[in-house]
Amino acid sequence: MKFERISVIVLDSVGIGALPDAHEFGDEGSHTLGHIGEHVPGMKLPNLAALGLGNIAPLSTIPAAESPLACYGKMAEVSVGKDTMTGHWELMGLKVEVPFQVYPDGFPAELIEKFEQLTGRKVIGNKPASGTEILDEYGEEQLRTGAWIVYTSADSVMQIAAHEDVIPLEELYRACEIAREITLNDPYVVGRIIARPYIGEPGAYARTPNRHDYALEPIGETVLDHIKDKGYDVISVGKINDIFTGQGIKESHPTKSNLDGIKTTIELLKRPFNGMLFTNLVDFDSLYGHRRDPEGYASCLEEFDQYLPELMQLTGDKDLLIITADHGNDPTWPGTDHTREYVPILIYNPLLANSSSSIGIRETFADLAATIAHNFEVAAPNIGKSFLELLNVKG
Ligand SMILES: O=P(O)(O)O[C@H]1O[C@H](CO)[C@@H](O)[C@H]1O
Ligand SMILES: [Mn+2]
Ligand SMILES: [Mn+2]
Repeated sequence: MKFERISVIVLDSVGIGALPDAHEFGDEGSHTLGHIGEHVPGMKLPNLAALGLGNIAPLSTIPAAESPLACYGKMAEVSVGKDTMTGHWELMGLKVEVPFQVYPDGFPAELIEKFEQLTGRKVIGNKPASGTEILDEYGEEQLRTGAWIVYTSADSVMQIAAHEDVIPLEELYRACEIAREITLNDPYVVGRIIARPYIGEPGAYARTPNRHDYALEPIGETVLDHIKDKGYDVISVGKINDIFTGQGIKESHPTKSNLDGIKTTIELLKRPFNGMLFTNLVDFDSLYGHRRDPEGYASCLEEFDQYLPELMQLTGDKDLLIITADHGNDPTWPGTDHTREYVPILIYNPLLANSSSSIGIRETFADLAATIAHNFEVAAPNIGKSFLELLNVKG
């Protein structure tokens, strides 16, 4: 074992430029980080820049460092999707070859009727929509009738919105479990059911942090399973546990926001462990990417950047701090969906002799899984090449 603790922080949706196959997803020319920088020229990310973020791709607001403190590169996605589950699963060594079923015309009547019957409430909405706009459209009707607001997106998701004062949270969660149960198998497989509770008055609705995701189980074993089975720690922060349905995870810390996730990660790094710490910071995606809000996205990046020195300081001589992402979500792009992009990767250790060197353009996100497997000497994933040998520690 070369490193004792590997911390991976996924900045959800922080892509770094369109993938060569982006045209197949309608995303040719998308660039989450690049376009945010063009829209918000005042954005300051000094610590990410010092690690080498601006060395990965030319970014107008993030200068390339002369000698970056981290090894840096970007990774391509080979799975057929640009959603969170597909991205994270590939990061941990799985290639999704059969795309999840999507519902551009809403869910089939038969499925909706079954859901209505089992939950005892009617369904309204049932179409692809932005999660905040759908509340403005149907919130009042929900208040009057007590019906579920059901909507989807370009992802394989069934989202169920319920005002916390109209339908109790517990009932919403129960309904999501029912929805999960009836969409596990053919013909209606849904990647994720998402509980979307909200509060507030018409015209001023606000979603609450009581969101909960009910994913499908990973389509195979991941490197998380392999290192956990070998007795290593696998500690998750944020929605990682949901994304892997707890598979391969030893300890889980759900969070309410990016700041909560960053602070939880910091606290966990202060205590000894041996294995992997895996954090997802979702606000970039859910609060700013999908809302097409480049200013908000830029401030959210700045917030993360401010905590980076503390995260680096807690990364010891035998640790790695890895910062990456799971897909893009260019807030200047048409629509409200994810974008098919490369993800950046920064690998930091205070003694890296060859920091300031590039690990190049990696062919798959799974190179991360291969590297983790290599480090902890467990079975390598079916795809991915380890870059562990490129990371040499001084002394
Ligand atoms: O518009 P909202 O409700 O935020 O939905 C977004 O959140 C879902 C899950 O990440 C995505 O599929 C996207 O549709
Ligand atoms: Mn995501
Ligand atoms: Mn998303």
